[in-house]
Amino acid sequence: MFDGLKDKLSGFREDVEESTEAEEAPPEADASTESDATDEPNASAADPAEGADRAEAESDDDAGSDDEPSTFQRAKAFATGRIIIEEEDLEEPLWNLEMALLESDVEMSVAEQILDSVRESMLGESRKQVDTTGELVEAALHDALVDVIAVGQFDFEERIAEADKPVTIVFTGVNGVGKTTSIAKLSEWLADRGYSSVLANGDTYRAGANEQIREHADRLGRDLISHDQGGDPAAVIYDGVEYAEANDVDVVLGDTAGRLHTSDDLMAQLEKIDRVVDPDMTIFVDEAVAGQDAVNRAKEFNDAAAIDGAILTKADADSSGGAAISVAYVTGKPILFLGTGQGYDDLALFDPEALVESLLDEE
Ligand SMILES: Nc1nc2c(ncn2[C@@H]2O[C@H](COP(=O)(O)OP(=O)(O)OP(=O)(O)O)[C@@H](O)[C@H]2O)c(=O)[nH]1
Repeated sequence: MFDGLKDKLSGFREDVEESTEAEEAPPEADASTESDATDEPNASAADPAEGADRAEAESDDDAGSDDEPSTFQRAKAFATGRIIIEEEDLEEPLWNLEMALLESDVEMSVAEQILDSVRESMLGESRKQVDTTGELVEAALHDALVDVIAVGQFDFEERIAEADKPVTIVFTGVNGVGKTTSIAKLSEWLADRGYSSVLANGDTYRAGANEQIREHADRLGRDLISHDQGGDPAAVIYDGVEYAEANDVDVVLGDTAGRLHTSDDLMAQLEKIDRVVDPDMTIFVDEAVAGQDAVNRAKEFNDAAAIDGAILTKADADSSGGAAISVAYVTGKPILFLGTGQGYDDLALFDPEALVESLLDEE
């Protein structure tokens, strides 16, 4: 999952390391000093006291030699924890990072935000003492990514636990992105946590929609509320809520027809569902593999129908990760789950911190 993006982030770390190491190696150094500077550029930083001792020793040993001041100054800089990263060291790596993010389908404003915050934390006044340049880069990237990915994040399970029952959740998005499958998966996810659910098929538009969702309901042993094709979707979901109230069911999962935000009729249907049922949550479903298209649709659906969160399906088949990075920042609404396969258990609660850690993991 997201392997392409992972490689590109790792490329940024290497770029910065390369450009700072090149700068740190003193051009006039003799062979042994050169090897200190290039093979173990940060050995002194890992242990400032040792760095200072070495500096003093070198200063005594080499008294009078030409390279003495630069070796001493560098060791002293390490000893005081100063990280020698200048604006020019970052220029090219940041440019490469921007290109890499855009190639990975990260939305432009999101890429810019990530760049700004990486630049700010790496060139800021109060530079922290860190062991290596790689760690400085990793910390900067970590914070920049979490900041954009975790926008609006809330604890979905807690929301379900605390809400009055039944909790009504309506799913929306374009055709064929995995809405119905995600509903079935979420029903299973809820069952694993002790919550009962009923499915309501508000997709009265598409021929075959009832059969498709019934297959899932039968396989999972869930009840399904459906009307004939052409019926009123709001009425189906309303019936789902009544059924849940009468039968002590915790959650109503309402499917809707796949639609484009530009389809006035279908968008009017969503508004009617909102009016008639007043759902607790509207979840936008799209494919991670759709990249920028998914990000744009998330924004357009949110503008048109105020979503509460998103599920990104087919993350298992997505190498770029751009949609996963961008959706929350662009909509202000969190990604709640990732679909990670075709099985009913292939639904993972979205955890920004864990995602960023896996993206930056060197393994
Ligand atoms: N690999 C993978 N496939 C998925 C995932 N989620 C859904 N799919 C597959 O995507 C296809 C479409 O899923 P559906 O649930 O039928 O899509 P839908 O959005 O309900 O489609 P409509 O009802 O036509 O709007 C199916 O073959 C699913 O098995 C996922 O997370 N990973």
